[in-house]
Amino acid sequence: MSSAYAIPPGVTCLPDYEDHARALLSRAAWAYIAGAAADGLTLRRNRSAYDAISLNGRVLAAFGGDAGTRLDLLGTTLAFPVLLAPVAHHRLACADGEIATAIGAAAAGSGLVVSTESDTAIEDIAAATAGPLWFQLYIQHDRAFTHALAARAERAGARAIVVTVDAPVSGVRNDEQRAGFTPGSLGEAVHLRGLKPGPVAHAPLGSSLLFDGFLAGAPRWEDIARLRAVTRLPLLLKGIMTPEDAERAVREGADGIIVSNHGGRVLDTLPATIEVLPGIARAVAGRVPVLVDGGIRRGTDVLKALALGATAVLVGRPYVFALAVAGPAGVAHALHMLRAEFEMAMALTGCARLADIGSNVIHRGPSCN
Ligand SMILES: Cc1cc2nc3c(=O)[nH]c(=O)nc-3n(C[C@H](O)[C@H](O)[C@H](O)COP(=O)(O)O)c2cc1C
Ligand SMILES: CC(C)CC(=O)C(=O)O
Repeated sequence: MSSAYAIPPGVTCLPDYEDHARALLSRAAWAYIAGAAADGLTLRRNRSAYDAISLNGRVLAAFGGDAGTRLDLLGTTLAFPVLLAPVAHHRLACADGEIATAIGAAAAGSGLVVSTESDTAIEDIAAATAGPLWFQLYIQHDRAFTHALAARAERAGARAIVVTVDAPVSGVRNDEQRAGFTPGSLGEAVHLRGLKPGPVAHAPLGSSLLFDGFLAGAPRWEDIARLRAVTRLPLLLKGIMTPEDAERAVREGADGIIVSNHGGRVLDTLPATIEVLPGIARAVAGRVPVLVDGGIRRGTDVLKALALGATAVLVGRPYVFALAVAGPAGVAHALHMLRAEFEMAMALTGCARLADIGSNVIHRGPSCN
């Protein structure tokens, strides 16, 4: 682990890390990490939708003995309701990769969802930190391999399995194409070592890119019940964007739902996650926790997500930028700033406990119609 990590002066909030990271990363790495699908409409909408929500400031509330932000979530204790979203290939941002990230997350009392496509094996990350790890699973064309990978994550100490269901194909990645970034330039996905190559999307002129066999082995609902039987860990589905799919997820045995549009990286023109969260939370009606990601950059965003039905949130790009700039120190610092902002937002809306954060903190004036 390098000892040269330093937080640059003047970094006061998560967006400040983005500016510093842009100056450090290659054009291709920047396009992969910061980029989005097609025209980036969903990426921008994830943010603008938070900005369009106003809060009700409340005064003179009491903050007694049990005030705080601690959360017990599916057997994982978090100092505050924020997890690091699964992001592939942390070595693109920092030579110490996922180990640096996990150390930073643990220092801040948060947890890391390790990607199927990480550069570091879950066993090695677990050996380097006592902080909570969840494992994100991409269902592979080889289902026996997939089930073995889930079992491997459980043995390594992962406390939950997050099955990402919104990306049977990776989307129209024009930012990456323009920057000359190719998936081949990512390092080896160590968890997929030994997996026999599957079908590739292939489109000679006049033929179909996806419908001549590529999607035949794509994940489907039956896979969720099978996975449910393979692991004792809590199983969450990531990438749910409608109440109908949320309802089905609960019926198939999901222990949690992550409302996500993959940070606008897969299907452009999806709505913002914060726009669909209330309807999904209503459909789920407290049967399982509902988490959300996409566009969360400020403590007020965390508060808004909880007010609109989330139990916890995940952040993606911001911690990768902090990792690129200052390694584990950057990740811990970014999380610490987000927690401080969240606590201020709670205090100034009169919420002493997470349970106090309800829809009454959202200002329903004419501007929010
Ligand atoms: C560079 C990058 C790689 C990602 N890799 C994965 C992945 O391997 N698995 C996954 O489920 N989601 C992946 N995501 C999506 C994130 O988990 C998350 O949904 C998204 O980043 C949230 O939006 P935000 O970046 O605006 O916070 C990735 C996102 C980025 C930016
Ligand atoms: C390696 C990719 C499939 C990871 C991913 O989910 C993404 O880049 O958004």
